[in-house]
Amino acid sequence: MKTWARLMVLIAPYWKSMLLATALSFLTVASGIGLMATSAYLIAGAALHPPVLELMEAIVGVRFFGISRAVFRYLERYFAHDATFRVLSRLRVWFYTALEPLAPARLMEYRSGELVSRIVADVGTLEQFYLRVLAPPLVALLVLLAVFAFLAWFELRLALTLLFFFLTAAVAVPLGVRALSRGTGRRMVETRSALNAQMVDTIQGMTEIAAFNRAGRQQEQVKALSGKFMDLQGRVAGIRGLSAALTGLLMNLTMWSILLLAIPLVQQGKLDGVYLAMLALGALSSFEAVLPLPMVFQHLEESLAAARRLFAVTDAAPAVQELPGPSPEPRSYDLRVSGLRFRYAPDEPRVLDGVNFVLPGGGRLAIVGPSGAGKSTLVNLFLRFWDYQEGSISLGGHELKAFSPDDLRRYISVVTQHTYLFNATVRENLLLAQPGAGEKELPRAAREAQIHEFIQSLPRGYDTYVGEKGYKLSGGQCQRLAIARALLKNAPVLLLDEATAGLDPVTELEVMESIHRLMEGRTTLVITHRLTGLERMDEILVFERGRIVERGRHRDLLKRGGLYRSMWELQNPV
Ligand SMILES: Nc1ncnc2c1ncn2[C@@H]1O[C@H](COP(=O)(O)OP(=O)(O)OP(=O)(O)O)[C@@H](O)[C@H]1O
Repeated sequence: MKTWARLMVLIAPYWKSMLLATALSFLTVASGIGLMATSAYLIAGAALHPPVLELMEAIVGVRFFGISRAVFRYLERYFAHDATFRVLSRLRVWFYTALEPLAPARLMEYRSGELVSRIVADVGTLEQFYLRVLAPPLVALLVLLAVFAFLAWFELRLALTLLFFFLTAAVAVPLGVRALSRGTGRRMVETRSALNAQMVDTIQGMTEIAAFNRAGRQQEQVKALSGKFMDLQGRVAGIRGLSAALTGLLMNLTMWSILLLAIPLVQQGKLDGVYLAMLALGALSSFEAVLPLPMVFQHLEESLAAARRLFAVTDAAPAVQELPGPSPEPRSYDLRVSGLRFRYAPDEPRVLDGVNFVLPGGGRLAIVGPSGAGKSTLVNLFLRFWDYQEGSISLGGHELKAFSPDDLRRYISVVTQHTYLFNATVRENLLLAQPGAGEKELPRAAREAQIHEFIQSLPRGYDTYVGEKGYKLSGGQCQRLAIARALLKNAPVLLLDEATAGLDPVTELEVMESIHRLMEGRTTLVITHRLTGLERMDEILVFERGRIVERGRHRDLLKRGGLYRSMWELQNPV
């Protein structure tokens, strides 16, 4: 389907409000014409000094149109903006709903600033699709028909004169503007997006930029993009000015032409002179409907460019396919992996190559190995962020692909090295794991994660804000909150991916203690570089280049003298 047609489908639910706003917009312009025409008639009539009673109709007309114009304008703005904001809100929800299944696999292709730009600026750009693209031509057409009929009632030639100038201003000028501004709308949308992405990148990397003394270079990049954006804006402003001048010229030419045609009619006695100003000024004010038209193509181009960018994201197929029907109910929580092979993309090398293991329900399994061996990839597959190409992974006897990702994730808690804490209170961050948790559950989980005392020492306890990404907390405190979250979620399977990485040895030992409490009674898979606390594991798998090269318990692996042993010796020099 064409982009504009898809856009129409998205805004279709609000067609009634839009139609009403369009009708009100027409009535506003019509009242303006009526006001101008009756005023001109009144002044011309009054100049002849008739009895006041004869002018009563015109006086009432001026009052009526003066008031109706204001009322219609208010109502038109009210309904048009109401419809527009509803459309915007619908678009944002639609875009966000479409994004969710794409996370994280498909969204990695975009810079975070780029996505923010799409959801904020591109959706915002679509605000003008109805207001500045769809409504103005419709209103102009209605006004033209009404004024043409009115003038034709006096004299057809007057109506045809209006038709000529009106169409020149409404069709030829916009086409000229389109020719001059072709591609500008698209380039503006793209440049604005690049600028936004660059700004977000700059703000996120502020510390690194300062540390490496690269502020100057970053500023240059932002300046270059801003300059480009300003040039484009300048170009649009120039074209807008030119089109306004041309429309103004055509508007005045219309008035002159009508006067030139009508004056002889008055002289020939075919037209009462009192109507002269009324006809000329009425025709002049009908151009109010033409004024927004020259920029219609520019706004259309911008809207279509923004819509295409949104559709490009939402059209991406999710990395995992959901089977129809309900997800199975696992009878137990053992994880079985057999013949597992996986690559992130068809043209990329295999990251996992023939992996087999069984993690019995309630058991503890550790995966260790050098960087890039494929350990975290396994977590990505367990959570169905990606789907594997060959082999099988099953939970409680059911293939993972049979579960919907949402259902599957209900059975799994994850604690990773990069705990994301929202810029919210401690309480809100904890409730993420179990929104219904009450006043007893939160402190219980926090106590088990050994973070309760610390939270209570904060100025506002559980209602203290943790700052963006929890910047007000230390690494160990963030990890403890992540453990408390996992305790609250109370899922039967636990995935720990480098949960203590980056902590100092003392904090690591303390956090490990909390982790061991978390593991109790849960099927646990631990991924780690650091070979500490692995004596408690039922089995350890040593990964190298996507394969299991050694497996066994801690002691056996040390005795074997292979990769595990050398990793151990590196980390524990004598
Ligand atoms: N989203 C991705 N797209 C493409 N390739 C990826 C992606 N994520 C990881 N890889 C590649 O897959 C391989 C395995 O990465 P993975 O993160 O699983 O290793 P790891 O053993 O967990 O390493 P580390 O211990 O350093 O975290 C690496 O070569 C990495 O470059």
